[in-house]
Amino acid sequence: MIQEPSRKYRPISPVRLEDRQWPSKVISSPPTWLSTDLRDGNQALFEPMNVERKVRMFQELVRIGFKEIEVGFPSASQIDYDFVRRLIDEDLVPDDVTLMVITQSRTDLIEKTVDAVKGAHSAIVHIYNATAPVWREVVFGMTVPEMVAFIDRHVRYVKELTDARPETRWTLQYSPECFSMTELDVSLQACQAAIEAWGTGPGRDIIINLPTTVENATPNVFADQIEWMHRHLTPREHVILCVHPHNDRGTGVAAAELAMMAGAQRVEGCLFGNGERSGNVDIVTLALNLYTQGVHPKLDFSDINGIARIAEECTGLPIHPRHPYVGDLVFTAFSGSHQDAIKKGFAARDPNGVWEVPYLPIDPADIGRTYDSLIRVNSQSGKGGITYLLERERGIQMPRRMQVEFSSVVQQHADASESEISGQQLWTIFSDTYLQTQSEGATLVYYGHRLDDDGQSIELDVSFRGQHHRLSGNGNGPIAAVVDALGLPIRIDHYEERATSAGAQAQALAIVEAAWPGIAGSAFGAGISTNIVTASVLAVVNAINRLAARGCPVMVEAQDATA
Ligand SMILES: CC(=O)SCCNC(=O)CCNC(=O)[C@H](O)C(C)(C)COP(=O)(O)OP(=O)(O)OC[C@H]1O[C@@H](n2cnc3c(N)ncnc32)[C@H](O)[C@@H]1OP(=O)(O)O
Ligand SMILES: CC(C)C(=O)C(=O)O
Repeated sequence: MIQEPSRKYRPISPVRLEDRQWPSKVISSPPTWLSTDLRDGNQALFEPMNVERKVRMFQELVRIGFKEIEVGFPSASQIDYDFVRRLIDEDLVPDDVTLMVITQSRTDLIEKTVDAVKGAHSAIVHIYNATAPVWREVVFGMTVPEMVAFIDRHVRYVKELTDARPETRWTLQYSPECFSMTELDVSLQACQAAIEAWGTGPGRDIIINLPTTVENATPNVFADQIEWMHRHLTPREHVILCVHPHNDRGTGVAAAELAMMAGAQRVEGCLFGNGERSGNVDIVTLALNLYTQGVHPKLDFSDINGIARIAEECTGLPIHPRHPYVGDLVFTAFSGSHQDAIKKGFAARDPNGVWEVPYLPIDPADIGRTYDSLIRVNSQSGKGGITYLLERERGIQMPRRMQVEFSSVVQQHADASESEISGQQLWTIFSDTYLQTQSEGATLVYYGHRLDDDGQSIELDVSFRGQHHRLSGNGNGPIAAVVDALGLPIRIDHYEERATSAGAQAQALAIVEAAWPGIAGSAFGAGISTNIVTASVLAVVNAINRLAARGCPVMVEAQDATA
């Protein structure tokens, strides 16, 4: 990079529009959408689509709900020509869908283009020429009046050819290519030339399409340009004002949104932002942005993953994992505070109410995504996400202090592995920590018990250091009886038990917090069994083993009845 970029790059001149109206406008209805996946998107691929892939993409675009689809540049490519003919000859175009075909403003190309859509019930012929100073001077060698005459001549030629085929309902689309780099009065002259040559008026609309062929300014500048054109084009009521934003500065979506506020009625773009260089504007993002404002975009993205896979297959280009709405990671929270807020948001949510789950701008279910991968665990995760996953996948609910303790165990694993912890790994860590406890050389192993009918006297079979022990104890309940049987000076600070699943074979999860006053603080242990008492005994034994791992003596030998 150079030290003084101002020597090399010029800033854009702002538009003089002191009374601009667009900043206070709100988009309350969707624009007419035009998909250019099969034209601008296709011309930007390593390997442009063949006819089969184009048909597949076309059918998907129709299914999504596009009513206007730019299907190709038939005068430039035989594949495009054959594809358009196949759509028409095989009657693949629904009655409410209009094909658009593009051509440069050259008579030979216009002829072939109009010919390509012969027999279509309706068609848009799209012609363009670049209007910006560098193109006028360097590419075409034309003055502005010469350019205006050039547009007039070619639009009249389209009119002549299309008038001769009244079986098709024709619309003209004219684009001053590089509009955002063109002086506004020159753009206006170019567009008015097309409007007049087409005979625009009642029953004969024209589409004026204003592109940021190369995005070159902040979106507010584009919005000013659009509002200026919106005010000056005439007869405005017969002009469908359209925008065609590219994304060179990464602000294609913003440019399109502000342009709609400034008067654009139609937007051209591609699925997931495919297209030349940094892409055309992403129609999916635009549409779902509208949806999250409560405005139905009239495009159906309820199966966004399915659409993404078809787009990837047809274009050969992968979608970035962080691409808005569709990326594999956009409904995933790794960081602890986000996980915590999302978990609480889901718990507090009224399924019939307004969507207010923190950090999630849209309900993933509305676009066919599930909550499965919503919360994932890595070294940045806190107890919120960890407990959410364990609860969702295993029905495990932990008391708060145990959540805090367990999250630090998980953090150690995540730090050590330097990778994400899967749901299965999380369960293994939980199981190793609380259910299958071991303390080196001194693990108490539970074998069975017999509880008296009154639930207050127990006989307990355990082994310790390879020796079997039958212990007996009493208490005001099974837990107290077990503690008594073991003969240990422990205190049970917390006990809870709940089913981890429903039905007759439901498993009970018991959680115990046992403290060994003066030696080791407290430790949690858990037990799972279809029998509630067994689960509780296991929980006590596991808590004791965790205390033993911290150095507490496990004194079963003292109580040994039958060794
Ligand atoms: C911004 C966009 O995305 S616009 C769409 C761009 N897409 C494409 O260009 C893909 C399809 N195009 C093509 O395959 C070719 O350009 C073809 C087949 C249409 C024409 O090919 P060629 O006849 O070889 O012309 P070539 O591509 O070199 O174009 C250059 C000529 O077209 C002229 N030209 C360029 N754009 C236009 C236009 N919009 N209207 C009229 N003439 C134009 C140039 O001035 C140049 O003329 P010159 O030869 O008299 O100097
Ligand atoms: C032909 C025009 C609309 C175009 O594709 C562009 O300017 O990007």
